[in-house]
Amino acid sequence: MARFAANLTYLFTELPMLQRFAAARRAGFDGVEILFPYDLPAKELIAAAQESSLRFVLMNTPPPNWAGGPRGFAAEPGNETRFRSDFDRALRYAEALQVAHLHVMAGKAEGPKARETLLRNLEWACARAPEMSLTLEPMNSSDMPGYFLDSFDLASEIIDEIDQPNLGLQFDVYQAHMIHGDVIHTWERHARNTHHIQIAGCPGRHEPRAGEINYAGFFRAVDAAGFRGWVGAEYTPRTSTEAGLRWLRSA
Ligand SMILES: O=C(O)C(=O)[C@@H](O)CO
Ligand SMILES: [Mg+2]
Repeated sequence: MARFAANLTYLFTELPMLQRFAAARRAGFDGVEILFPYDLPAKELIAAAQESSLRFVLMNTPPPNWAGGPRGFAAEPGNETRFRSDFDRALRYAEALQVAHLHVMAGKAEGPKARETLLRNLEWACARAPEMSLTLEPMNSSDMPGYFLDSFDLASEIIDEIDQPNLGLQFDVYQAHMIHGDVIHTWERHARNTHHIQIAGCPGRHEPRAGEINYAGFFRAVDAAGFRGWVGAEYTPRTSTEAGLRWLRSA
């Protein structure tokens, strides 16, 4: 049975960040994700997670500008030095928070040089952080035009090529549906590489279990594959966060 984490960048946004932890615990989550926690002191985040007995499950490597901008740059040729210093900063943060997974964002790039750059940066990062689970997440081109990792096959190919136990796939079901359509077959092809799952409904990226994605079938396939990791709820509530949590109570 999977364990659920609330993505606090998307959920409980009715509250200031530090109060979202207690709300997530009250709602029944066991863990939390924050996309880019860098603007908040790690000490305060650690205290908030500890007070609510929540595990920090996931955070992302920083965008080029701490406060925003394109998502990552691990595949951008010419930015290797910056990638390494930013990765070290993200790693210090991730280690302080004791996160389960650090999502390494590829950024916008294309072509063989970008692929080579991503491979070299990931090889370096895997050796630099042997105890940290690093994840790659393909993004659909409607939400993230030009993002280098635009298919699950490409992400798995890169993971297989690097072949390190601390590099795996972040299987976002919404992204899989948007990119490939057939979530269950996509899962069956890539379950062996998956370290972390995220969920949302489609269309609209709202609550899971409504819309086009067959979540009951997906979770049966997840159980059949023996996945024992975390599932992050990464969606925009249709109304309030609380009003949309029926799916969690019946999970
Ligand atoms: O957009 C998604 O899906 C994610 O998981 C984010 O990590 C991208 O920032
Ligand atoms: Mg995601």
